[in-house]
Amino acid sequence: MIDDINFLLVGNSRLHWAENLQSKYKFFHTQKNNNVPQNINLNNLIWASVGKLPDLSLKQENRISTQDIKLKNLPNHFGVDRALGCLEALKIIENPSRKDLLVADFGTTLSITKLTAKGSIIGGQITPGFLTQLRSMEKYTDNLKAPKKYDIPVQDFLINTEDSMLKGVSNSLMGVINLSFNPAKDILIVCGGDSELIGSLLKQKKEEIIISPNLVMQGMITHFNH
Ligand SMILES: Nc1ncnc2c1ncn2[C@@H]1O[C@H](COP(=O)(O)OP(=O)(O)OP(=O)(O)O)[C@@H](O)[C@H]1O
Ligand SMILES: CC(C)(CO)[C@@H](O)C(=O)NCCC(=O)O
Repeated sequence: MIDDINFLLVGNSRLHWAENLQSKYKFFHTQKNNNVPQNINLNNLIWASVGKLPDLSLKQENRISTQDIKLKNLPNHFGVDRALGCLEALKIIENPSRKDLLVADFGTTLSITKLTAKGSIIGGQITPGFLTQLRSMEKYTDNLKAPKKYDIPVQDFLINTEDSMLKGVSNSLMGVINLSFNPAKDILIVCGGDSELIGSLLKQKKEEIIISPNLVMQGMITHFNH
């Protein structure tokens, strides 16, 4: 492992960082218009991107692209975040019964990517993420405003408008997972900005779920070190 190498993933909404601190990594997130965080040297910053690039001098030779990731049947047009999440899931998940892996990345979008235990990509699904759904309802209606607090109601049917939106959106995300995830055949691993919020709700119904918010960043480190 090379000690002063740090990592950046440019997402669609935010920047995701892994800072190397004495061979351990600190993971944190910044907004796209923030300054480069202290202690991050752009010269040896390894980076990947699925979103609009921020105004930083990132070195082309330090970029990781989908084409660089060693997975079978990986289409070149797949986002590098999906490829890295799959790479890391293969590495960290104990899978003695050779189930398929389902990687669900709860970010600006929810991307689901399914792969075999041998690391061959099967395919996936893409749907609007938690905040994207809330904000699009605000954008395309007259009466709805995206809530500022994200307490998901326990009850199924709500009177309050914001509660109704929160329940509808969380149910829509859980519904996509529940329709695609068969615990007898698959192992589900969830990551991304909303993985703890939605993952904890999913876990109440199906226990065998792995919540790993920084899976994609860990995949970058794994890729770089091999
Ligand atoms: N401090 C925060 N700022 C913004 N979003 C946050 C924050 N904490 C959690 N989130 C959640 O993160 C989600 C966005 O996820 P994330 O930041 O992983 O997306 P992204 O990596 O930029 O997008 P994508 O992976 O789809 O390119 C939002 O739906 C939001 O609810
Ligand atoms: C699906 C997203 C937006 C998820 O971040 C990203 O992986 C991406 O831009 N992908 C390109 C298209 C694809 O993966 O099929």
